[in-house]
Amino acid sequence: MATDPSPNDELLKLRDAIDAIDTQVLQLISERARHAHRIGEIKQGNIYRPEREAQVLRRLADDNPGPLPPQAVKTVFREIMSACLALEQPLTVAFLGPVGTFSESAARRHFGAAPTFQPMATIDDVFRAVESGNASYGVVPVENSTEGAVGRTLDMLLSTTQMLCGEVMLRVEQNLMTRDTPLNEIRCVYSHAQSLAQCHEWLNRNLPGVPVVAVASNAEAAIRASEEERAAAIAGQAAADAYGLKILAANIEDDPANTTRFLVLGEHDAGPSGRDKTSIIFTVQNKAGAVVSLLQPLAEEGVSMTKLQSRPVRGFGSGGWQYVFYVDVEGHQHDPAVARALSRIRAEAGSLKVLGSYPVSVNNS
Ligand SMILES: O=C(O)C(=O)C[C@]1(C(=O)O)C=C[C@@H](O)C=C1
Repeated sequence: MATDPSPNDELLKLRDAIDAIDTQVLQLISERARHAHRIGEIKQGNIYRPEREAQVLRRLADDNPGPLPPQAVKTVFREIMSACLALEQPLTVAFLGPVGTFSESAARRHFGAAPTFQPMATIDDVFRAVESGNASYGVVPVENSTEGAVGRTLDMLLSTTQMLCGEVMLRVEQNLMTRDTPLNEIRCVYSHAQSLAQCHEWLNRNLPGVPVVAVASNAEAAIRASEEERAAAIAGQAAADAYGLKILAANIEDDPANTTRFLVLGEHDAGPSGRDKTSIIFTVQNKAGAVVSLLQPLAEEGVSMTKLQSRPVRGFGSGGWQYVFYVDVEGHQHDPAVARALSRIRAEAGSLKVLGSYPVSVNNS
């Protein structure tokens, strides 16, 4: 009497099919890697091409037939490109450390796993590492959707000789973690000041009266919580993994859309990818209407502004304030409308520095 194939038979057949597919995928990836290696030999100028990488990831996410979600497709191809790029040129990427910070997560999200990642003690050190050539690229936080600008990064952008070649938007999920201390026995909470602020309401509700201590980074907070009894840290999953902590409460940020934007620094900016941003800095005389008149060319040329931030120029506090403006616009500096707007601003501003054009964060595009 004929019997239906058992579920086990089906499983074995499917695994055989997967094995055959994996062999084909590996052959194709190897062929792709050989092409990338050859491109590296014939390419003039920079090996790392952020605009090309953004185009590849966007196209594949658009063409994705499913069932994998677009983010998963991007993650897989990000790693394939990361490994291909490493064949052409091994990269070193500096980030605001120590190991386990959100800056490290942003750097790995952007460059994949292949580079050597170098934790730096401060934002200044990340800039210095790239400027001195000790690192090929650097990743620094620049703004958070809850807490606003990262002042030190803005200050360093004023004087750096490097350019911006990318941005990374990272959903920042904060977690309360301890060695093994339960919530009601926690006597102290460590975290970076920005993270403490992002979890202010949760802390008031769940740990009222427990002292909070701001430290240099979330990862340092995790190190302390791993060394001190009855101490907790607020940090990302990567810090819990790096320092062997247990997550007691996940996603404790007050704003469920809490996002940090990071910038990628390097010797060069990026070519046009089709969806780009350009970052500029300019100074303005402190007189009525000066800012409005400087921004007028953007409106007249139809260029959208995605960010406008002002900061007092150091040393001008007492004798009359002077301001420096940080502006991001949609488009590449080689787009005709952006180029026209920039040259009109340059003609009028006290000074104008173009930090660079780069692809809009691929996670958002
Ligand atoms: O197209 C190139 O220029 C390549 O070097 C290939 C490749 C890729 O793997 O697709 C690798 C590295 C570059 O950053 C961009 C793309």
